[in-house]
Amino acid sequence: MDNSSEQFEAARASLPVLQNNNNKLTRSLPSAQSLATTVSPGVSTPSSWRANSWTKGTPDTSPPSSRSGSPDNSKVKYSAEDGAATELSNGDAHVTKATRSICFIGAGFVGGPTAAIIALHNPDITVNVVDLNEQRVAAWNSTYLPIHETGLLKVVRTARDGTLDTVVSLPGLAEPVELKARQPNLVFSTNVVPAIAEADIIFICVNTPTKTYGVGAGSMADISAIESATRTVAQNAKEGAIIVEKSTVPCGTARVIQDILCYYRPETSFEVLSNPEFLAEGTAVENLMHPDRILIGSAQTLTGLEAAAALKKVYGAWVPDERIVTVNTFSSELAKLVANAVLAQRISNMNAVSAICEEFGLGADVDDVSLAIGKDSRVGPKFLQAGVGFGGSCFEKDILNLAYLATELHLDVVADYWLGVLRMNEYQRQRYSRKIVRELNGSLRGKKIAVLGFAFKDGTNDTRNSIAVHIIKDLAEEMPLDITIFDPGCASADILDEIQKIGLSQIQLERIRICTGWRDAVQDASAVCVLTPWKQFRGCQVGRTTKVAAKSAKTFGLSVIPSAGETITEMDILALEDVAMQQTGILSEDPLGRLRPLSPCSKECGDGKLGEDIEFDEETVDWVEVAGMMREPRWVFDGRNVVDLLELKGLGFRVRSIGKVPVS
Ligand SMILES: NC(=O)c1ccc[n+]([C@@H]2O[C@H](COP(=O)([O-])OP(=O)(O)OC[C@H]3O[C@@H](n4cnc5c(N)ncnc54)[C@H](O)[C@@H]3O)[C@@H](O)[C@H]2O)c1
Ligand SMILES: O=c1ccn([C@@H]2O[C@H](COP(=O)(O)OP(=O)(O)O[C@H]3O[C@H](CO)[C@@H](O)[C@H](O)[C@H]3O)[C@@H](O)[C@H]2O)c(=O)[nH]1
Repeated sequence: MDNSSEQFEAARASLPVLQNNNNKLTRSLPSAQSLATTVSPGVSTPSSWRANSWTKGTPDTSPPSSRSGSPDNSKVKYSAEDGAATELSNGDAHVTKATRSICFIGAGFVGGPTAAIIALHNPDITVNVVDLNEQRVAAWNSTYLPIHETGLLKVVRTARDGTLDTVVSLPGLAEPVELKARQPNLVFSTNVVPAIAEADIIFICVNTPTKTYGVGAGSMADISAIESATRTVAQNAKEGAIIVEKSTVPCGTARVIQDILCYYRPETSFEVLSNPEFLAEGTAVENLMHPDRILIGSAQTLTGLEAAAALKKVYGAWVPDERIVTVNTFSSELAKLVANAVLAQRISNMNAVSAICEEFGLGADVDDVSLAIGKDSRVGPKFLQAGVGFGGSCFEKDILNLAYLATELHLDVVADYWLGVLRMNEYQRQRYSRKIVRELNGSLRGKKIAVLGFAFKDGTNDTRNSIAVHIIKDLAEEMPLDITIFDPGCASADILDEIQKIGLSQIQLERIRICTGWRDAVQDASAVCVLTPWKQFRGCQVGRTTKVAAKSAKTFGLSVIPSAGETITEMDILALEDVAMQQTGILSEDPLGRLRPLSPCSKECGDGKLGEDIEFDEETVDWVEVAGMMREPRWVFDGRNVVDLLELKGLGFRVRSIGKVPVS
């Protein structure tokens, strides 16, 4: 056994032996209104576990697909309909499988939260999340997760650390409710090989950035991490393991994965599914808990459909059947790219309209236009918010990916159509930067510019591909005295990393300063640029809420409490927690006292940016105070239309918003 296998076995040994008793709760519960809560954590009852298995009752006869270059392509053909491999021969395997173990390769923004939610709802399945990045894994194992998502720490603590036996006594209950201890079933590690080897289902969740070199630089997706992960899968996965593309990939990547699998394991059968992720950062837990849809693409063969059914069962633990959509593999891959392109297009539509509103000068307001058209049920209100442009790690990359596909297919008009969405985005950003320079009399020399908001959206600490970084570059080229940046959610080190990538000169870099509070940022500034729609910037006093409690109420809601005798699920427990909080009026992350105490964070938490506390700064910007701190004539360039125009006008600011009549 090599070193990593030993570490893996040690981590696995710390997990409990699973038993097959259903985690059932027999009790009667009164209505939410009649409850008041007292809870007794730590009361010992025997731990129990549910078994959840799926059966492949039909012969598993599908040989690996292959194409030229693969060692054995004699037994395989491709279906004209979906391009997936179908079997021709070798129909002797008859396998009965139970999903006991899932492996996620890539503990990033998608892999970590998705694995945690799957583990939460499938306590009988061990979910191993592996990554090559030791620091990131250490952070996932600490009290300070590497990404900030509302509600995520609690989900991770529940699945990763397990819970205590708890007896909940509620006035009105015929008898106390026993919540049996939950055993840990979520493991983060760097032990890639053993986790793959034991998995029944393997999710590939690695990064797929736009290529920055060679053929297709600046437009094609770089799938080298997918290839690398697939090679490790091919060499180590057990026979019959289902491989799931969770990353966003170019259409046709399932075939690349099949080829690699077939090259390394020509005699072994693997199904490759497409299961793209639609979560948005900042709302990941909410999106994963209540997805609009789960999309599963598979080969339209018996074994392909069986694999899709197995994956569907995993999601079925909490997602209603009608929300799980099954299609063929390549429709699924393409749908992910198109989903992002269409969302981004809606934003570009309104950004284009905002330019008309600003130049028109008669008072047409882009927000009014959005409101009016969004009321049409055929259009809907979402993703019509004009602003300084969309950022983030997905929209631009995925539109480039889609356009590249069209170009490769010699569909230049189609490629150009989608690239127009990106051109509009860039135009909007440049329009904003130029407006700042123009309004400040054509020069920023000797002036301090304050940037409020660096993250590409509010509610996240992700600094990748933020619009702010491009605007900071535009402004830095004007050689201002100082550019100060404040973001209530992003770590200073992450902001600095991004700024260092944009090719500024040393002298330009020296004039940029990252501040830890808004006061420091705006002191003596000639202009304030609002680039992220954080609620803290809105200009009205947003009450300071307990983050945990706000999350519980919003994220999980008060779902139906199960009837006596039904199996209690994590969703039911979340509903119970809401009841407890509503009845006691005490907002808590752990109102039933189930969670195990957190271990003090040691240096294993990571000594760099991943381990630092990334809780958001909740302090609201006080525009009255800002007015007293800025230099006349107090410019505010609101790139997200978040400030209260009339309030700021009353305070003597000159405000420029997106798609609105200028104020003063
Ligand atoms: N971020 C989002 O909101 C989002 C939403 C939907 C889909 N996606 C897609 O999901 C994919 C992952 O995105 P992300 O934001 O989670 O990326 P990320 O960069 O946060 O995480 C990817 C992780 O994969 C790890 N990794 C790379 N190669 C590996 C290997 N061979 N073995 C083990 N680990 C490896 C990296 O170390 C990294 O931690 C991308 O294709 C992205 O387009 C992202
Ligand atoms: O009306 C709007 C809505 C969003 N944005 C901007 O658009 C960008 C992207 O926002 P959002 O889509 O909310 O966040 P992402 O995390 O990038 O999520 C997108 O990209 C993910 C990765 O593929 C997908 O999974 C999600 O479904 C998709 O919404 C941000 O800069 C927002 O400020 C606007 O300007 N106007």
